[in-house]
Amino acid sequence: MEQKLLLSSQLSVHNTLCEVTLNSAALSWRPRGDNTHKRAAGRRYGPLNAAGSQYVPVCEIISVQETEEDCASTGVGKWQKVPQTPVESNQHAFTVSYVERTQKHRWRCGEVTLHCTDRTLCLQWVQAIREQLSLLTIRPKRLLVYINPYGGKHHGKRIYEQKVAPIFSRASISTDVIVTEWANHARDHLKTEAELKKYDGVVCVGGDGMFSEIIHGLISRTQSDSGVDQNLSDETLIPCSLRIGIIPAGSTDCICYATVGSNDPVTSALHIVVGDSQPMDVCSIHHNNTFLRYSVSLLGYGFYGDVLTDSERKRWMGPARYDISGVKTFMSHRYYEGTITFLPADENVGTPRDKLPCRTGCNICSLPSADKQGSRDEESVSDTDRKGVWQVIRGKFLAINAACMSCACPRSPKGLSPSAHLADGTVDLILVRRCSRFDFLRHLLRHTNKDDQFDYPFVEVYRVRQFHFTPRYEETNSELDLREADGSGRKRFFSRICREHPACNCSLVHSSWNCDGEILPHAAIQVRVHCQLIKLFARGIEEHSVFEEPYPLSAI
Ligand SMILES: CCCCCCCCCCCCC/C=C/[C@@H](O)[C@H](COP(=O)(O)O)NC(=O)CCCCC
Ligand SMILES: Nc1ncnc2c1ncn2[C@@H]1O[C@H](COP(=O)(O)OP(=O)(O)O)[C@@H](O)[C@H]1O
Ligand SMILES: [Ca+2]
Repeated sequence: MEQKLLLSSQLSVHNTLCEVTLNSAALSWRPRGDNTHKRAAGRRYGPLNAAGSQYVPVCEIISVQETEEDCASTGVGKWQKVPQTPVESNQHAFTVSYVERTQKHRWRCGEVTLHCTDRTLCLQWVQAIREQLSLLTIRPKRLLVYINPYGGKHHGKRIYEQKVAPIFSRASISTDVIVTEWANHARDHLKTEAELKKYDGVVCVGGDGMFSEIIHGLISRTQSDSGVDQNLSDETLIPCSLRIGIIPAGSTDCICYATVGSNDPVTSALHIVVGDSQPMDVCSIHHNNTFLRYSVSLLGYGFYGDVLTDSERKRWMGPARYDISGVKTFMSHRYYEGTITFLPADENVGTPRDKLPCRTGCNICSLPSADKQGSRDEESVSDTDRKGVWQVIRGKFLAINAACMSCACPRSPKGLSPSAHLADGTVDLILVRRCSRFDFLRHLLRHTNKDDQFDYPFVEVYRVRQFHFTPRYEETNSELDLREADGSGRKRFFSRICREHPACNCSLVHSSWNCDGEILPHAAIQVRVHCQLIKLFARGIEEHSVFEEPYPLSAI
């Protein structure tokens, strides 16, 4: 569709006189009299549109500023005096900052300076572009930022101050910043104190554990404000209205990586600035109608639970703790016996063995909820129709993993479940049955390359909407329930080697759940997916490569 022209002038870009136009979709420029459709002014700033002009989509403009006299911009963040050329001898100019795509889904802040013959024209351009930006009401203006100073390599504060705050200020976003002083500081502040009405979003600087604090605070606050009791496992939860931004500064940063495509703080800051919105599923975890936790990425019992438990004792090592604990846990080769019951997802949402990953604008995540959840009543399904009927699996497992999203991260670029969806209302249940150490190693190594980690007889994978897990000792013999009351009246669990078979590593030992990087000491749990309960300042992973046009050319 042809866009209405808002402003058009002859301005100089990088020493070349250009026809510059602004419409509601894009700012574009091309050298005067250039009909080659190929050559554009100076260096290439962005892609070429159908008319052969360089352009920046309005929705990817970060800001526009009148350029200081005698100064011209020559690169991101570097302002220096440059020699005068005839065409730029008049120093009235404005600089447009915009999103520039680089490799591996990373975004940068690009800049282009346009020189005008007089100041009135310059101000007219600045005003026209600002007016267009002001129409982008999805962009946040005021954010509440929580920084975990102890996440990852303890660089959270520095990352925010040096890389993120300057971008927010350039985009005229105001912020209230809280550097957390203790674990769960951010969660409790959001739950009870924060004046959420003042903000357009919440940003966390840290890893998956910090993100987990934020969602616990926001979801609990939203439910209590609406009178919803999150202890009731079949309650319909109210979606959170505020979007959440993640500035990665943790050890794994899987939630950021799987929703943006990289763990780069500048990229995340730019997704926040342009006001992206990515809905996301959340799993609620209960034990006997008591709410335990929420999870959005990995919920892992056995291998990943044991890695986490061991790694918490090595926190001083930073992110390397996971590698050491990973090897140690792998060597221990413990397996766990129990029963998993699950409610399979409708076939409309595909299967974990699909080869189509969830990407920006994913068709499966965009299905109406009724199509995702199946239109049939569970009761009315015949026994032969397995859909909508709870299934039961018993066995001895090295790992029981539930991935609500791909869980892609730098250690595993395609993730634990490469085709899992961010917002389809399902979780991929991956059961790794007892097998030899060698086979388990082959399965684990496939998380790091392109081979299919599910293509083994000891691995089963199901796309489900709910599941329950009960360890064998809780099912069969209450004496083997290793709970003890601690001083606070809560239950505590202890791992213990089977007394009858001290050397066998057998099924009476129990593990803990790794819940988005936090230890959940209960073994028996009930899990249910809440479709699109939260929203992130993200857009999912973009399909196109850096050199492809991100927008349909006809729209520019
Ligand atoms: C012996 C060879 C092992 C090779 C294993 C490679 C598989 C890696 C898959 C990683 C999936 C990670 C899923 C994400 C989990 C995070 O939520 C959690 C906490 O993150 P953060 O708060 O940022 O620290 N991270 C982990 O549980 C680390 C798991 C590492 C396992 C080696
Ligand atoms: N100020 C603080 N002091 C100690 N722990 C904190 C603080 N703020 C947050 N935490 C906790 O730190 C843990 C790890 O945080 P996270 O940001 O995920 O880093 P990492 O990825 O290194 O695990 C989380 O459990 C979080 O609740
Ligand atoms: Ca999902």
